[in-house]
Amino acid sequence: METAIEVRDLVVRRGARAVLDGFSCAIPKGSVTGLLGPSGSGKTTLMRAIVGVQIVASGTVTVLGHPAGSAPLRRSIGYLTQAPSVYADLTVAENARYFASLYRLKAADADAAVEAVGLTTARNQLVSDLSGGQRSRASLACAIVSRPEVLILDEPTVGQDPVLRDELWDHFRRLAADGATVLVSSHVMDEANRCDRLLLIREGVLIADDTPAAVKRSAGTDDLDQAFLKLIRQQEKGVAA
Ligand SMILES: Nc1ncnc2c1ncn2[C@@H]1O[C@H](COP(=O)(O)OP(=O)(O)OP(=O)(O)O)[C@@H](O)[C@H]1O
Repeated sequence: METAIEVRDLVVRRGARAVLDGFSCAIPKGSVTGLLGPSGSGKTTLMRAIVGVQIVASGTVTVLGHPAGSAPLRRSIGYLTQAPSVYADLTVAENARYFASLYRLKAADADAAVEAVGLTTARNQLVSDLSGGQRSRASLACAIVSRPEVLILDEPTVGQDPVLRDELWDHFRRLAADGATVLVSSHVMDEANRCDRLLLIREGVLIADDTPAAVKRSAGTDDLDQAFLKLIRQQEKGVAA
């Protein structure tokens, strides 16, 4: 399968510590890849490196054949950060239309993105009047409006109810089926089961890179939570040995 994102021997230091310590992975094109790991394990840092906004100490990050952050990628990557990045004094529809206009897209494209995130009924509300979960979805609408080839989503379903989470995952799967490469960080294991592949990261080190089924099989359990706990304990033993 063709690789969309290739990370090789990546070292990122934040403060005095190596937050990513010789991290390598290859993310296939047209897939949904889940990035999982405990809080502080380096997920956001890896996503920032892929988007090209993170200073790296060494190693390489290549996206669609170009160095991360380089000019040819500007229109090809959508990035949803954990902090919603929408204008509070504009409505949902105005925000989406503004982002659409940056890509010379039409109002109808913006409206489609608003619908995809389930905000059609709130489309004329100011972002400042939205709930936290709605604000995050408004931000997601702006990240997907240009239909980027690579979509980097940092915990896109936090604060969403189960029905909405399910719909958002259906949407991610549709985007991948249309050829997009979607990298999603999550803490929720039932979401991990919906990914084509999983990257499990702990303290800046990759401890699993496989399909959900293979991760479960290698841990000898049907439960991803249990599988991850097992892998983390195995890694701890390996580090201690
Ligand atoms: N600006 C910063 N300066 C120094 N250290 C930082 C900075 N930002 C993050 N870190 C540290 O880098 C490590 C990895 O952080 P990162 O945000 O990548 O983790 P994460 O896996 O995304 O966590 P979460 O699931 O809580 O969002 C953490 O130990 C964090 O304290």
